[in-house]
Amino acid sequence: GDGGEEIVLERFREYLRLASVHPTPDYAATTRLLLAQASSIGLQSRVLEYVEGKPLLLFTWTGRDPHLPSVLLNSHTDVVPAEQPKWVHSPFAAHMDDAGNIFARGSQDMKCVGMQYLEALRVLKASGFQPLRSLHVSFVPDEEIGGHDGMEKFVASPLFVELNLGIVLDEGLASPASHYRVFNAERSPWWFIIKATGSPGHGSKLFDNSAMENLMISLESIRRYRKAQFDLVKAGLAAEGEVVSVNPVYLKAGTSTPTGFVMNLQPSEAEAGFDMRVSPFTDPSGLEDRLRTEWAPASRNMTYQFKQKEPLSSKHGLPLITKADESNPWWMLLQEAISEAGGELGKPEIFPAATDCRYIRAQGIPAFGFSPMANTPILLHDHNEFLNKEEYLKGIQVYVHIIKSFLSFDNNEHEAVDVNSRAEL
Ligand code: MET
Ligand SMILES: [Zn+2]
Ligand SMILES: [Zn+2]
Repeated sequence: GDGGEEIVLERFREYLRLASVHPTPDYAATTRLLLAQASSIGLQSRVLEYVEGKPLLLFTWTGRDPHLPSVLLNSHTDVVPAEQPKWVHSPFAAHMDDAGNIFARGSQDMKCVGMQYLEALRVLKASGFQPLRSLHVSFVPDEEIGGHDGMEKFVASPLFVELNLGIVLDEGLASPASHYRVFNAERSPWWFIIKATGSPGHGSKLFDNSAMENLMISLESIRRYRKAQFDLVKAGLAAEGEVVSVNPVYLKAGTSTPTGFVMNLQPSEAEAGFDMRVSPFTDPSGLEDRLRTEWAPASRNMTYQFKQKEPLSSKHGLPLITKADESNPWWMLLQEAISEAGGELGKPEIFPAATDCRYIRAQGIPAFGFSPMANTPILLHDHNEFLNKEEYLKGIQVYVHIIKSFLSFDNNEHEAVDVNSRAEL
């Protein structure tokens, strides 16, 4: 029947085979597949196109009391590129090996989660379950390139406010251990470029203030800071999400010709790009001061520019940390549901990278990052990304429990509280 294991896995693998990969994700294909699934499950569907060619799908299951704050399950449809020759199995073939490992770009990040939401809803619909609250499921574009034409536009729309969300679930990370991981905050991406200029000169000449020397001084300083942060993690004094990471991602300098770089010429310009991630416990103005005065000081003919920089606090000025204690009923329900499904949940953590949750939390709405993948190596953005079929199927049951619990939650005391003040964190 519809719920047969093979068919369930085939639906996942079909989604994995779609090349919704940057820089030109095939969103027409993901839209076709997802709309067909939503209709077969019996969900209402809307295609929102805030930017042409970048569809955001919103599926809805209306509850008995649509005035109660609703639940949103979010996933992104895009995936990062894969270096095909370095994979054992082609990244868009969704090959399943004898051990039941399904190889594909997006198998962990995060086509698994999107499809698990839908499979769980298929199960619940078929069981005759009647939700009290309304449920929305969003499939958003462009998360991997910042979400500016996806989730960012969605949260800024009047429709988003109308949804009256009480709780949002989005992606987490795989866990090599037997427990699932859960995230109630994340680091903020600050991507920056530093540029140095200086007099050019003969390759043999020793002189002060060349562009290269100015850049190298910054690289040394950034490396020392990076090491100090990393040492805290290595010593067990801080978790990965609690420190600042700053990693060089490109270097650009030199005078290039068709036959290679000119070797006896010191260039007049040099630049470097960094992926920095700022923990919610970091003082942002102190960090920017460091960038301005130590890493790109005007006194060394340097400038800096952000490619991506986001505030660390919500529009209410609250830190972007969703409460994960008894004061947040959704947290209690989440823990309970996962344990009822036979899973184990770790302590709440700060997500080391970024997800679309940051846009949700910035609206003062509580959100958890959670991808039900235990006993699984962390392979997002890596070669040979895979997920085992048993973990995938278990994850569907986990969502069945979570969705059932969230959609049945009836707490009058909390209904009196306004969504934003509850949010927080
Ligand atoms: N999820 C991706 C990352 O963390 C893209 C986020 S856009 C800042 O790198
Ligand atoms: Zn992701
Ligand atoms: Zn990703």
